[in-house]
Amino acid sequence: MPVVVTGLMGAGKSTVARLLAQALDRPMRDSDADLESRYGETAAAMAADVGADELHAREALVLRDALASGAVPVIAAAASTVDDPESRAALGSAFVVFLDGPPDVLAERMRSSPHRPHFKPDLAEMLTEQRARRLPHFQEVADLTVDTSAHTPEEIAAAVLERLAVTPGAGG
Ligand SMILES: Nc1ncnc2c1ncn2[C@@H]1O[C@H](COP(=O)(O)OP(=O)(O)O)[C@@H](O)[C@H]1O
Ligand SMILES: O=C(O)C1=C[C@@H](OP(=O)(O)O)[C@@H](O)[C@H](O)C1
Ligand SMILES: [Mg+2]
Repeated sequence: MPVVVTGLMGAGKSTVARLLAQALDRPMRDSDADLESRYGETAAAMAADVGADELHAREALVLRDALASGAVPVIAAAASTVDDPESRAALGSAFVVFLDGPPDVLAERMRSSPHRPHFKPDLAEMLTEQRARRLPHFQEVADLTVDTSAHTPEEIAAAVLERLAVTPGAGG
């Protein structure tokens, strides 16, 4: 089954998904790269050009496409996709990893790249609000939750691989 890495912006989804795809020798799909190749601009630019609601609708489409691809990928999903009931239902057929962490740590990591939208100037406050709203959704879809502030990406990938090896149908 597909492996999907979820979490808020800066949680380490792209980093961990890349390590897992390499270790499992599976193709990787990253929401941010898929968005750019399909729509020709970054999530940050889209948030400014077409608004957050349209951006999130596009992110849900990109996730659904990746899940339906025949290649059994490792997917770094967009943070927003857990807000969408259809996406949460579609994640039922995947092994879902939720990377959780303190908003101030994630806010610092968000600065690593300009592709992410800043819905508020205070990123820690933005992520605190998003976490409060989305936590029940992340918990609903997660097969495994890891505190991303307490482990390196390599440690997190190793923990996921260990769980996949004992999860029927996960194909790890
Ligand atoms: N477990 C971790 N510990 C420390 N830094 C991390 C960890 N995971 C990711 N990072 C760093 O945080 C930044 C954001 O990671 P990224 O994978 O792009 O997050 P996301 O895809 O969830 O937005 C990058 O600079 C990355 O190297
Ligand atoms: O939390 C959000 O609402 C968003 C998170 C980001 O996703 P990533 O965390 O995958 O970068 C961004 O690209 C997206 O457009 C909006
Ligand atoms: Mg990413």
